[in-house]
Amino acid sequence: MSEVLELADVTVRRGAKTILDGVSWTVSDGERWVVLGANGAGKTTALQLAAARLFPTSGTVRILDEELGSVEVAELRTRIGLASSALADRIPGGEKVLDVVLTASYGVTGRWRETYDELDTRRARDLLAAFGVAHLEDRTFGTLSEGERKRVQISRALMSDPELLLLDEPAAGLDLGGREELMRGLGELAGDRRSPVMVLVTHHVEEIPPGFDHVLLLRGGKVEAAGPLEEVLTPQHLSRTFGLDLEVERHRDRWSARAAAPAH
Ligand SMILES: Nc1ncnc2c1ncn2[C@@H]1O[C@H](COP(=O)(O)OP(=O)(O)OP(=O)(O)O)[C@@H](O)[C@H]1O
Repeated sequence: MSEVLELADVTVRRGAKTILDGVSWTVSDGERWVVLGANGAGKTTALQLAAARLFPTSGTVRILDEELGSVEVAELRTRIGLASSALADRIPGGEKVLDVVLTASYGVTGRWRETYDELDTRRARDLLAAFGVAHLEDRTFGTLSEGERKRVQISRALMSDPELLLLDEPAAGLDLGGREELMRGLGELAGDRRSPVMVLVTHHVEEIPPGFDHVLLLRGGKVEAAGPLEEVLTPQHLSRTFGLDLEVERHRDRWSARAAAPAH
């Protein structure tokens, strides 16, 4: 099994603030990871490193057999699919949904003079269909609901057939129906052996899609625990990660957590 992502003793500092502190984390081929942690734990920063959009202050980051700092990042980024609210904010509201997905093949937002062949158009339509938003292809991105936008963004992130798919809080802001619909779509993607390696950042264990098999727990910029979900997602680890006493339950292929009842 080869390594797709490898962080070795990585530290990220901004001014006096240490955002990630000695983080080591390895993601291998075929794995689906969830990154969990409280607000400010460093999840988005870890994902930015994995997306080749940020360099570590110290330590090494290897992505798809390339080391950050000694590789042309523009080329490396074409092999990585990223969906995040920061990227979504850069999509022009007036852009047609089909174009939002299509332009990903060129790593740009905003359709302008590029030409797309029929194969690209078919692939974009298939991806929108896989996430249940094919009927929206002629709508403009700015008119979509939050849930529809998330699904279009994931279709966009998959358009360039990436080897690594990174999703930053894909269920944030969705209502219950929207969240469950997204969990189903991501679960199908996770269960497909042809899918890329996936890393999904979230605050909530309820947002772990079926088929995800590993978890990285971050607390205050440090790794609290990392490894297979069944071993790592224990009440002890989760309580330490979020700094409160938690109960954790698994129901079939989904998880839930709540504050533990006070002892009498
Ligand atoms: N450029 C910066 N300068 C100073 N501090 C920063 C900078 N970027 C991020 N931080 C801080 O680093 C910490 C980690 O940020 P990060 O966005 O990675 O956390 P997160 O786990 O994704 O948080 P959230 O769940 O709230 O999105 C936060 O306290 C944040 O304020």
